[in-house]
Amino acid sequence: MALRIEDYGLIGDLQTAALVGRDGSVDWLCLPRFDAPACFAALLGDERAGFWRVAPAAGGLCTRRRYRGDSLVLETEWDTPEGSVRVIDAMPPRGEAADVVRVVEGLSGRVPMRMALRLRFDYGHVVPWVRNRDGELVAVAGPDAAWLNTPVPLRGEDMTTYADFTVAAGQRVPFVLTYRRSHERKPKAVDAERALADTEAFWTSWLRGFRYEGRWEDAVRRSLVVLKALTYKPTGGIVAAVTTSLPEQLGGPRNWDYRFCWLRDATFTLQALLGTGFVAEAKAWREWLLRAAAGDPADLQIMYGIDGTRRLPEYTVDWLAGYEGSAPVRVGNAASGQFQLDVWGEVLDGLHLTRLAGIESEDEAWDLQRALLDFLEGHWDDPDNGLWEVRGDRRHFVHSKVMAWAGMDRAVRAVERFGLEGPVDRWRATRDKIHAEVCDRGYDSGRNTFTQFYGSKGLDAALLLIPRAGFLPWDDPRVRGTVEAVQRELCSDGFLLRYRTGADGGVDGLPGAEGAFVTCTFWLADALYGIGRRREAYELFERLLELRNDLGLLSEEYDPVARRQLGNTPQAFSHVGLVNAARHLSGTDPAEHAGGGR
Ligand SMILES: OC[C@H]1O[C@H](O[C@H]2O[C@H](CO)[C@@H](O)[C@H](O)[C@H]2O)[C@H](O)[C@@H](O)[C@@H]1O
Repeated sequence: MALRIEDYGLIGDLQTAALVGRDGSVDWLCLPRFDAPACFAALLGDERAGFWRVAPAAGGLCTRRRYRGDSLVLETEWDTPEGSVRVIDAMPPRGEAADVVRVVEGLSGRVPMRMALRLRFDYGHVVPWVRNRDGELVAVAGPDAAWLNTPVPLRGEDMTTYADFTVAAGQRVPFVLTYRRSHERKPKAVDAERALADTEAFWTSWLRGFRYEGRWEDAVRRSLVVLKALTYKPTGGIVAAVTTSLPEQLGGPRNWDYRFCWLRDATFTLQALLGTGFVAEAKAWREWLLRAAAGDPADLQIMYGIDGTRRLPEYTVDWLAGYEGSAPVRVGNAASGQFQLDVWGEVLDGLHLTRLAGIESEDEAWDLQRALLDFLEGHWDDPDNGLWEVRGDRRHFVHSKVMAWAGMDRAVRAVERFGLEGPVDRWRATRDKIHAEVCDRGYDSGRNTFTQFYGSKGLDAALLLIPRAGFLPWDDPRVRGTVEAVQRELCSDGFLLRYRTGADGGVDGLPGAEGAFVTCTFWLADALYGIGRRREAYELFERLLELRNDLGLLSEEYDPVARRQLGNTPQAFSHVGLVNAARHLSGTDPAEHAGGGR
């Protein structure tokens, strides 16, 4: 059975990533890129679906682990009766091919070790043909090929490759797994020690661009490393998480594939990166967006593949039992075909932010924005699926309308402040019309709160973003009333749900419930700070930091009853929430608190 979600650490090479458990087992790895089929999928089934363990022969969870400095070089250590041992894991920056490097280092005594490798391509479905060629293992099946290099003798048993060896203090034993398409020639083997050094140097050098002076610097640095690790280097696209189908409710069907680029998540990530000095990543994101969104603005999707692919058909992988029995396991995401109005506003806001940051404007970028605005003008009053991607009826979600307002607002500012061309009077009129409608139909004066959708009884954590979007200032009584109502009605042990799944007759059209949503709780900390309840904001932020695992990683959700992480991991949305809230609570982002306007 897979470990708890918080028991997994992340290593990655900016094209894909692996999850390494506290038991030394790599239980998730998609090759050659984030959205490719997994060759280790034990995470979503059991060991039959593929894994790679390097650990003391006696097994068991490690005693401690950490990343080396600011890098994604993971060190996992066990204290055993025979001595202590460390396994160092990394995926070096991609050269000719993808490599996973694992070095066993004896720390004291003599520790008996065991390596077990079970490659199963296509999400555990395909057993490769494995041969031992002069001590090097070669595994081939269809389009996939992998090589394992190590000085330790290997043996095969039960369709699995094993190595039993003992490591003495000061001794280092390398294992390098290399992947390439089977029709390509065998890549040059990397030197394990050199690869570890290169990986560490890469991350250390990347963080030299980091700009943030505030409390919680270590947490912010680690979250930025995670966001960078979720970025697909060849295109600049940012995946929402490295996994599919880690459940939002244990045992339930709310299991989704997050290995794609959501415009919403990427825009929030852009805010976090720009606000901490990473301008090159922001530029790469903008270029990715211009390519992905090119074409008819009516065809803008809410998400794309990492290279801008549009069709992301959703299907279930029925041979996998799912994480702790949470079925189905889904590949692809049907939300890609939804209409989520907020995305237009988020993209326009993101591009406005790049202008404010002085990233030079391209005509192409403004042409795209003009096209998006044309669409928005014609569709802002249509019902939509909302940012939570409900699979029930489309509604007039208040957050969606607020973001439509934000899109028009950024257009007006582009003309007023940056002298760009456009029908500013018309845009101003549409902006004001949306504002008036939301305040009229989306606000419940009896309860002094905005509501989830026009006329709904339910609330929505996304309403906390109203002042952040600049729609109303923090000191507006309707904002304060909404923050208080959301906190009162959506908290579970102090952590925030996105919405009550049972409200208004089941708004999302799905069975079951879910955990508290991590990024929404960061929004609550931010909102409490914004309305002047600063002590509470700090306390909540500190509680949220406690939800991170020992390596500083956050998944999408948290179960306040079982006290464990839920949902896909590590999730960009959650880490972005951390970075942006830290910036606001440290007072390092004054624009955000000047009434939300930019
Ligand atoms: O829970 C229902 C929905 O969950 C996923 O969407 C969520 O994750 C997205 C990526 O982080 C985020 O942009 C969105 O706001 C979240 O609701 C899933 O992708 C959807 O298919 C699913 O309906």
